[in-house]
Amino acid sequence: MTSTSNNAIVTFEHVNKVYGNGTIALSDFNLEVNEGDFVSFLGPSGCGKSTALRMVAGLGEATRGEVKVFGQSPKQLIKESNDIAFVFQEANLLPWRRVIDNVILPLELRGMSKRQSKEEAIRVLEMVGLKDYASAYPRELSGGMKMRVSIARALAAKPKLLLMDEPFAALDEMTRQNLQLELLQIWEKANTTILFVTHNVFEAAFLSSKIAVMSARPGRLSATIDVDLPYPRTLEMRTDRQFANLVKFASEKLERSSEQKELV
Ligand SMILES: Nc1ncnc2c1ncn2[C@@H]1O[C@H](COP(=O)(O)OP(=O)(O)OP(=O)(O)O)[C@@H](O)[C@H]1O
Repeated sequence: MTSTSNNAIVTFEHVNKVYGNGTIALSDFNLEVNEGDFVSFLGPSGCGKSTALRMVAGLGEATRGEVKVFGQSPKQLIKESNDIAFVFQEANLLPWRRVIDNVILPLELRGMSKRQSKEEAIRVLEMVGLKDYASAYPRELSGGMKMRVSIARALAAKPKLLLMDEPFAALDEMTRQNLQLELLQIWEKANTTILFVTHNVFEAAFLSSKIAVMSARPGRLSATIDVDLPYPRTLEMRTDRQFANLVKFASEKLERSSEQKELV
């Protein structure tokens, strides 16, 4: 039995995931995420990062072992509460609805009154710097702005846990860097815990308080790195020696975990 710390809000205990076609996506995967953490899953393509994240959202169950969120099964939790929100690589906005109506939609579906859901939508659009675009249609927005709407929509229900699966992968480098900074500001303001999937070492190092390095498939946790760069993080930090050392350290862990797989 694995002992969990008091404020662990997500736990993976000896999790195995075998898909119907026999693909072993995760093997004896163990991890604890504490309240307020910004944890990145960092690993090579196909190592099971999305599989692990989706399980936290109740999308797919462990073949063996257990995933718990706030001490409960994610499937149960997602039915009963708004504590978990998911942001995908694509913004997935409804093109025929204005920005504000895209953000309002999940609130309305949960039965919130029109007036209150509008207030909430404006609050989160302000948080992501898009209040002035509330009446615009998605086609009038850039890729980065669409992603900010998607983040706002996820934050509208004040989730305690925000799950993000490579949300910036499709964006150009400048937009990606700006959104990384904005996301950190939002994380602080929204007082939430973030689980973030990436295969980009720089992104993981810049954003995270903790990096979970995964081995090549079947994904195992090969290392956890506590990132001791202070918050708030700034773009200038990316040129610091401390940041360079961290990226080097994480890259080496990543390489080593891939080599270990090849030796198996
Ligand atoms: N529904 C599914 N059925 C069968 N195999 C699947 C399914 N979903 C994922 N896989 C396989 O499981 C493994 C892990 O996939 P997953 O998407 O979790 O990896 P990932 O680390 O997120 O990859 P990437 O970085 O490329 O997005 C891969 O080999 C993938 O092909």
